[in-house]
Amino acid sequence: MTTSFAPSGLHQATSPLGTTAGYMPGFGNDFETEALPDALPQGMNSPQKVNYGLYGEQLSGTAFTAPSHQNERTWCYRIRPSVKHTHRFQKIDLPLWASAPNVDPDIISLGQYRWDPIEHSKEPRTWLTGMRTMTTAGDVNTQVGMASHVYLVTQSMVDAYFYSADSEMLVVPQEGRMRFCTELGIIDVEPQEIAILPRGLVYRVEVLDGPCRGFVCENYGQKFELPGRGPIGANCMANPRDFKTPVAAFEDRDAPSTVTVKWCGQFHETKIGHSPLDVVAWHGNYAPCKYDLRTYCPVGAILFDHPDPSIFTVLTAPSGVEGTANIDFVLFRDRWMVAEDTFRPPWYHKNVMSELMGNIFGIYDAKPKGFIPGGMSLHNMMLPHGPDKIAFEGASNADLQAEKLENTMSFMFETRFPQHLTSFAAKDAPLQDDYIDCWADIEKKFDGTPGKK
Ligand SMILES: O=C(O)Cc1cc(O)ccc1O
Ligand SMILES: [Fe+2]
Repeated sequence: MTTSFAPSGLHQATSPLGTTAGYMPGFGNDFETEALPDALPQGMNSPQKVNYGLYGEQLSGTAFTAPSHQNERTWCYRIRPSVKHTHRFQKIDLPLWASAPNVDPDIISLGQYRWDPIEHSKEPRTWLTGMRTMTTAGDVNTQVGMASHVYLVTQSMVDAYFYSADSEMLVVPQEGRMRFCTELGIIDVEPQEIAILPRGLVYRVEVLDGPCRGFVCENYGQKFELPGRGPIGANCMANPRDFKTPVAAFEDRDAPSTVTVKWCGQFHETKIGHSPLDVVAWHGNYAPCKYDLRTYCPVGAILFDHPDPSIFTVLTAPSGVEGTANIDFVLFRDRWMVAEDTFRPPWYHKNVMSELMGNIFGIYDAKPKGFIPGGMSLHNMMLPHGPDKIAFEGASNADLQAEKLENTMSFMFETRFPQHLTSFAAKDAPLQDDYIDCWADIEKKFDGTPGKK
């Protein structure tokens, strides 16, 4: 039997009242959803026989014994168990998708780097062939660290599916609209939204409106979670209800297909005779989601000084050292600047964490020129950086009225580990050779006499 996937609404669970069609609200909630009535067993996980002849299968996102507040798993009721592949795995090469450790002694990562947006090529590219790794950190085998990528996608995956056993993927679109058809439902994303695809989840990526370009943070470590707000209290920053998890959607389609798996930094492919997106019903708390960055409620200084950018943390992935993240995902969005007698842009800085930034749109206040939409920068561990000469002079002499930073959205993947440039980032991507010149003309103002200069 061939049936179509959910764009038509066919075989998709109905969305709960008051939510965007197709999504359920909440971060890490215990969800339940079924695309056919009574497909989901109630009161138990493993009945002797599941309705509709479905197979029960658990997807464990954490160790069985992880503490209850971190424990994540989902029960899937599917047309065939995932183990039913028709062939063994065969290694394939995706050389531009690199994993840590990826340290080339001939490439210098010690420095401040900035790239222009990477252009699309005429050659059609999918989510797999269009992934370009810029930096890697940590070690994929020991499940610590991360990689940052740019994707350049112009072609939908057809009868082709993918999952990463290595990582959770945080997707930050910058251009174009994409659909993630996943085992657990459908997620559509566009710029100013993000998607989170958990480790082990099978999906295919379709282009809704191309070309598509964006950034990916591949998290080898513990999952992203919401940061504790501390004294800020129970509201603001990213609110749990603004994360949206798709309702169940399945396809019952027999067609020769491939499943590509990323596993310990290598890619393997297997053939399969049907769509693996055949989960008719599921329940659990291990699921993909999307989040609209425009719902992020920034909190800031309302009298003086520039707080640490951790106040703009959307999500944090712990490293095991308390307060020192494997990855922080930080958002610099439009907001009011009101601080009195204050140098308002980011201060000059040397950081034990390494900071990879991307521009989604507009102008970033510390770099009015050169850090452009689609572009990236890297200020690696313990390397000084900060406002360029233009930003410094502008902000030190500005008339300090309340000012709205508008037309701006940039982000940072900040990790406790040094980030190593790939050969692609160092040699093929549009690296700005003159980036550090943006600080070259900063002048000595000190002349031994007191007073502000
Ligand atoms: O532009 C950067 O480098 C990111 C950054 C932003 C900020 O508001 C304070 C410190 C910082 O490193
Ligand atoms: Fe910084």
